Amino acid sequence: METVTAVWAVLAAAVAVIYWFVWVMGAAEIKGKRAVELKMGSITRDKVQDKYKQYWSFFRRPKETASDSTNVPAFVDTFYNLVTDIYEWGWGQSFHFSPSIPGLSHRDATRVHEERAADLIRARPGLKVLDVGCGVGGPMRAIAAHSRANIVGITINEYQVARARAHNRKAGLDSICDVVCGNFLSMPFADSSFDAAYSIEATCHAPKLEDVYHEIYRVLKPGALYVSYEWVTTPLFHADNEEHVDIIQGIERGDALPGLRSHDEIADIAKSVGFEVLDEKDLAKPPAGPWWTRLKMGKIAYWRNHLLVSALTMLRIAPKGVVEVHEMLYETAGHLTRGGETGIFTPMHMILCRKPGTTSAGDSP
Ligand SMILES: C=C(CC[C@@H](C)[C@H]1CC[C@H]2C3=CC[C@H]4[C@H](C)[C@@H](O)CC[C@]4(C)[C@H]3CC[C@]12C)C(C)C
Ligand SMILES: C[S@@+](CC[C@H](N)C(=O)[O-])C[C@H]1O[C@@H](n2cnc3c(N)ncnc32)[C@H](O)[C@@H]1O
Repeated sequence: METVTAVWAVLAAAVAVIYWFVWVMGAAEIKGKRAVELKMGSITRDKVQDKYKQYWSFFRRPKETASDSTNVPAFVDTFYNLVTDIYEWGWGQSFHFSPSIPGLSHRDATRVHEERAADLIRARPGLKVLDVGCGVGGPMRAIAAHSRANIVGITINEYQVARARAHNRKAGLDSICDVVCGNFLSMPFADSSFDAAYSIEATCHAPKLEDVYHEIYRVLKPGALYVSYEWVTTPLFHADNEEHVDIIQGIERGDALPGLRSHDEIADIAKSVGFEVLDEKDLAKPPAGPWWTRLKMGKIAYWRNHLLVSALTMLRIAPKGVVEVHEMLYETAGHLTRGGETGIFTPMHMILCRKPGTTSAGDSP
C-alpha cells in the first residue's frame, strides 16, 4: 500500500515539475523571457519602487503642468522600463492586440495583423521601411520575414533597443532589421529618407498626434505610404457616461497615455500635416473576432503569474516593485476588456496615408 502511495506521490511531483517548466518557465522558448529573468528595464533594482511612484505622479500633476507635454517621452520611457519584461514574459515580443481568428493561435493571429500592415504599405525587398515605436521588434521581424524589406525601428526606450537587437540576431534578421533609440517627435533621420512607414499601437503615446505625424511625413519620400493602427475611442463612447469615462481613464493610467483621442480626429490630423488619406477603418469591427478575448480568457493565468512574481520577489530574484507593476497591469487588462466589450474603445483604428508626389517606391506594385 505504501509503495502505491509513494508511486502516486512521485507521479504527482513529476507532473507538478513538468507543469512548472512547460507552462510557467517554458513560455520563454516562444516569448523570449523567463519569469526568473524579470528585471525592470534599465532601472537599477533598488530604484524600481521609486520609479513606479514617479510613474503614478504623472497622473496627479497639477492642472497647470498637465498641459505641458514636454515630459511625456520621459514618462513613457519610465513606463516601458517597468513593463517591458512583464510584457515579453506574459504576452510575447509583439506589444499589441490583434483580432482573434478562429482556428489560429494568438501567435499566428498576431502575425496576420502585422503582415496586413506590411501589405498595405506594399513593403517589398529593397525598400527602406520605418517602424515608428518598435518595442522589442516583434512586428519588425514578422514584417521583414514576410516582405524581405529593410526595416529601421525607433523606440524611446534604451532597454527595448538592446532586447530588439538581440532578438533580431537570434532570428537571423539583423542584416535587414536595425533599431535606434530616439524620440519619434524629433527623429534622427534625414528628410525624405524612407520608402514607407508603419506604426502599431505606438503613436497613442504622443501628446499631440500632429507632432509625430509631421515627423513621419518629413522623413518619408514623396509618394511613400504610411499605415498606423491607432488607439481611439469609437462613436459608441459618450463623455457624459460615467462608466465610459472610468474605463477610458483606466486605460490611460495603465498604458502611459497622455489622453486617448477620438476616432474622428485621426484623418483630419493626417491631412493637416500634408498626407492624403487613402483608407481608414476600425479593424476590430465584425467580421473581425474580438481582440480582447486573449486578455479575458487569461484570468487563471493572471493569478498564477501573480503568485509567481510574489514568490520571486520574496526570494529576491525579482526586484521589489514588480508585484505592484503586475497588479497595475492586471487592472489595466480589466479596463481594456471592458473597453472592448462595450465597444467604446479600439486599439486598431487603421489609417492608410500617402505623402503626395511621385516615387519609384510607393507607386509601383
Ligand atoms: C499598446 C500597448 C500595450 C498593449 C498590450 C500589449 C498590453 C496592455 C495590457 C498588458 C497586459 C495586461 C495584463 C498582464 C498580466 C497581468 C500579466 O500576468 C502578463 C502580462 C499581461 C497580460 C500584459 C501583457 C501586455 C498587455 C496586454 C499600450 C501600452 C499603448
Ligand atoms: C505598445 S508599444 C508597441 C511596440 C510595437 N509597435 C509592437 O507592436 O510591438 C509602444 C512603443 O512606442 C514607443 N514610444 C512611445 N513613445 C515614444 C516616443 N516619444 N519616441 C519613440 N518611441 C516611443 C515605446 O517605446 C514602445 O516601443
